[in-house]
Amino acid sequence: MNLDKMRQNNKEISWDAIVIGSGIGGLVTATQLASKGAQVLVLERYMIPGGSSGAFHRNGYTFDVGASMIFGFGEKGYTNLLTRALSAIGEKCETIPDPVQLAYHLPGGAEVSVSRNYDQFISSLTSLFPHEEKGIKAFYKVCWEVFNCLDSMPLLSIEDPAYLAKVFFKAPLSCLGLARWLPFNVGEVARRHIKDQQLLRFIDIECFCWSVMPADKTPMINAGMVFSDRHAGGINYPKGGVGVISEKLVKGLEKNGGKVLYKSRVVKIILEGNKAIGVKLANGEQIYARTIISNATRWDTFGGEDVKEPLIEQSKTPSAELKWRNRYQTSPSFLSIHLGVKKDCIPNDSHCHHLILEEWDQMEKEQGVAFISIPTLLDQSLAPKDHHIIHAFTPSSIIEWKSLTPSEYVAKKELDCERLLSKIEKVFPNLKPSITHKEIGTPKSHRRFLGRHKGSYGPIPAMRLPGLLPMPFNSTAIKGLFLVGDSCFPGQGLNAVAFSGFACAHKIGAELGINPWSLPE
Ligand SMILES: NC(=O)c1ccc[n+]([C@@H]2O[C@H](COP(=O)([O-])OP(=O)(O)OC[C@H]3O[C@@H](n4cnc5c(N)ncnc54)[C@H](O)[C@@H]3O)[C@@H](O)[C@H]2O)c1
Ligand SMILES: CC(C)=CCC/C(C)=C/C=C/C(C)=C/C=C/C(C)=C/C=C/C=C(C)/C=C/C=C(C)/C=C/C=C(\C)CCC=C(C)C
Repeated sequence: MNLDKMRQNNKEISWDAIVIGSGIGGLVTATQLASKGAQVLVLERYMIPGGSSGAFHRNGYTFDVGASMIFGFGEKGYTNLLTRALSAIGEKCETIPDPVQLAYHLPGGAEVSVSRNYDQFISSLTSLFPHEEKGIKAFYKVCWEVFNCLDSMPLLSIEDPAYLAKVFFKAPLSCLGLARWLPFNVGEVARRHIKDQQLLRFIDIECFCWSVMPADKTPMINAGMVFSDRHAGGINYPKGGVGVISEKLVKGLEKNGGKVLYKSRVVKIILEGNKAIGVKLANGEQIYARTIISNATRWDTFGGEDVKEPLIEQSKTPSAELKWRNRYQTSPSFLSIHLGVKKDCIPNDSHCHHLILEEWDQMEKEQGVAFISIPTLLDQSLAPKDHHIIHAFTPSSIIEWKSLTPSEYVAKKELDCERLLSKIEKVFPNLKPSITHKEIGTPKSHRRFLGRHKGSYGPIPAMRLPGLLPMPFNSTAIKGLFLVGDSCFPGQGLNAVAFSGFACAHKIGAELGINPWSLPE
């Protein structure tokens, strides 16, 4: 039955899909479905779209909420998922290529810059570890093998048997290649090729800076993607700030008949038996749809870790979710500072992204690693004339911010911010006197503004798991209810949640019978 016929038969249901949350995962699902003719409503609790990839404006500055190092804007292949998501709804982001993904400032004064140019990166790393030249090349070669598999096939839902059959027919070796690496983590692959303990520590921090886990807990498929795409499609910053991506997705959604309602917090997913049929908003309104998609985290959707009021009633929690909670835990959140600074404190030839680690044993500790992003080095339009933006953040757990009186909370914010600023001054001396604007966000701010349980960056393994194998896809044990975003395969990252959006929309499209027969070019 086509969608129009289904709609005529059921007058009460005006939407084919309701998406809870307008993060990149939610918006990619929404736009993909809308581009295939589905009627889609997105309900966002906040005033602006984008979630962790949103932006906010203050005193002439445009600050990125979270995401700032953007993968997925390449021109070629199939892994350029942000380019593809926008183009499906007739939109495009103008982007600025970043010549260096990241400058590492490591213990003992070691400095490594990850150039967009692969050979340049390999030669700078081998100059530090000349005795490991062979191992370095062999390890990153495996990463390319994984990436080349991903980049040679249309990326849709592996839950759909029809897609699996078609993609296997189109790219059998790539499918087998991916199937081979699915159960592996980076650590075991790195140790096959590299013996030097310092270099293995470097591979740990290479993983930690995007997965917040050391190599032994970071899935190999994701590493293949990150460690190669930074040299293939490259890191590209969207002109006007990261918030532009979600603004354009919303524009394209609306052009395709979809709608976003802001300040619309969903408090319950309405079930009929074991089927999701609608949602209830904080203002009491109920809206019904054929499919419900939650872009809220798994904990906010299904509960666990003492979430008081998850979207699904506790008594209806599927047993698969209980198993998931034993395997995965919340990653820390962040302490983040958004600064406006006078231009002179940042040399013009500085790199945009930096990571500072002072002692190796600090890597996984509270506020152990400092991340710095200076997007105005790429796009000056984000700050007033003669000024830069600095967004600095460091992992921090909400538990550190609990049970404080209001004045203790304010004092801790200032103290921890000072400590972070002093770390940054090791790379950019005289920063403090150059500050013209300062905002401090804590794990509590992330929880409040992003609606994320504990303000977390997403799920991380609670134990050593076999790569991506145990990570759930988009379907849930509740009929008509799907999840999208970083609580789903393949986890954190804008490109990763964009993949989860493509997969989710494809799986739903297969059930609604609206997917085109042939795979995308
Ligand atoms: N690259 C970086 O520097 C960086 C930094 C931080 C985050 N990130 C990435 O951002 C990605 C997050 O994307 P995502 O799509 O999973 O989700 P998200 O958390 O960005 O978005 C979820 C959205 O759902 C909304 N929401 C939550 N509960 C709701 C409810 N009950 N009712 C209505 N709306 C609700 C939130 O307000 C938010 O807008 C992650 O992959 C993360 O890795 C990247
Ligand atoms: C048939 C047969 C035989 C078989 C089958 C198999 C298959 C087909 C399979 C498949 C698979 C797949 C498709 C997969 C996919 C995957 C993907 C897409 C992945 C992706 C990923 C991505 C990622 C991970 C990304 C990430 C990134 C990030 C997170 C970033 C971050 C950053 C940060 C935080 C920043 C830092 C900063 C400074 C320093 C400032």
